[in-house]
Amino acid sequence: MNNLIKLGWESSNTAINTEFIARVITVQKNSYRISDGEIEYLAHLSGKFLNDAATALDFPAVGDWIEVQKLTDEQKAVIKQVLPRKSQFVRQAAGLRTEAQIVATNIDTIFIVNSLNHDLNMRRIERYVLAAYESGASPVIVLTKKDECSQEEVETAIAEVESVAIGIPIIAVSSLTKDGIEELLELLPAGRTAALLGSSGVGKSTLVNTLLEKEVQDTKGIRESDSKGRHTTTHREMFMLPNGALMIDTPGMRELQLWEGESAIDATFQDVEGLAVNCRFANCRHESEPGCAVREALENGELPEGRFHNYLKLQRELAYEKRKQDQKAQQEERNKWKQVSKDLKSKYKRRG
Ligand SMILES: Nc1nc2c(ncn2[C@@H]2O[C@H](COP(=O)(O)OP(=O)(O)OP(=O)(O)O)[C@@H](O)[C@H]2O)c(=O)[nH]1
Ligand SMILES: [Zn+2]
Repeated sequence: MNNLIKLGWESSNTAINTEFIARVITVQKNSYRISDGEIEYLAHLSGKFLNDAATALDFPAVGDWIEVQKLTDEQKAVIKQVLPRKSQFVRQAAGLRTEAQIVATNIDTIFIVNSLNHDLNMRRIERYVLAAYESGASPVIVLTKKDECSQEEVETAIAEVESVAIGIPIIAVSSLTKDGIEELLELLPAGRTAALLGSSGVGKSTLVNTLLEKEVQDTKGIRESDSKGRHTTTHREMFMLPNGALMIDTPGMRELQLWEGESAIDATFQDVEGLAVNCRFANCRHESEPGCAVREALENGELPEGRFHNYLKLQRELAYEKRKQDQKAQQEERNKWKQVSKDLKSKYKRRG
């Protein structure tokens, strides 16, 4: 029981026998690394579980509490069920637009990480805040690289962020000077589970390393031997900070990036989307189409011009981001074919 509390367990439900409870630390291909706070196990899903699971959402994810049967040999376990989640990050799998995936679960606090020195984008912060709320976690806004800004710049930035993130803690930090780190840790007591959201380059890895109090730490590559004595690289996707708080840092969480915005756009601009439903044409661009409900609302003042402007801007941003990703996918596809034709060519050369 005490071991589980260390891992963040906080259920007071005495009907649950905690002897059979563990938490998912890492999701591997067909197995899971789980911990009961004392021992780590390699776990597999029970046959019944596999049989009953209907969608990807039913499968265990990093952060999940699970009911297990511990096997006596080799620190192995069988996962029987996933306990109800208190929060969950869902994303649509790339390419398969209908298949939702769970990125991480049971996160208490989500740190929305932004860099003070460039690219402090209020719309993006709004979207991340929404993503956090959608998941069920509480957001905290972290402004990094404080050392690169004057006190005045920091204050201006905080005031600006405050206007879009009402009632949400905002902390400016520097991983370089450790300024603000203690303040951040106060929001992260032992047993609390946190995760980071933020664009590439804002300083998430550096912040994690600072919180881990390690000078240089590659959190992505912990080497260990598997059962056959080979060295495998497994990445702990959930780990404990020196103060006893738990940090989730998964590739999935990192890839969430801007994409979470797509579902959030509906939530953020429910008013605009709500109006657009009444446009005569389903693909209305709200420019000069007849029967445009959005234009009508703009004209009679129901929808403020500035808000519509932000909506269009966000849509353009998302479209740009999507084009970028599509181009990348196309390039990868081309490279694959290039390789295939190269292989074929060399094969025929050898024959000829
Ligand atoms: N001056 C200053 N630079 C920082 C600070 N934190 C991070 N950096 C620098 O910012 C750059 C990006 O930092 P990372 O920690 O790799 O950023 P990230 O968010 O993990 O990026 P991804 O791994 O791409 O998601 C690195 O060159 C860091 O040295 C800081 O507090 N102050
Ligand atoms: Zn319209």
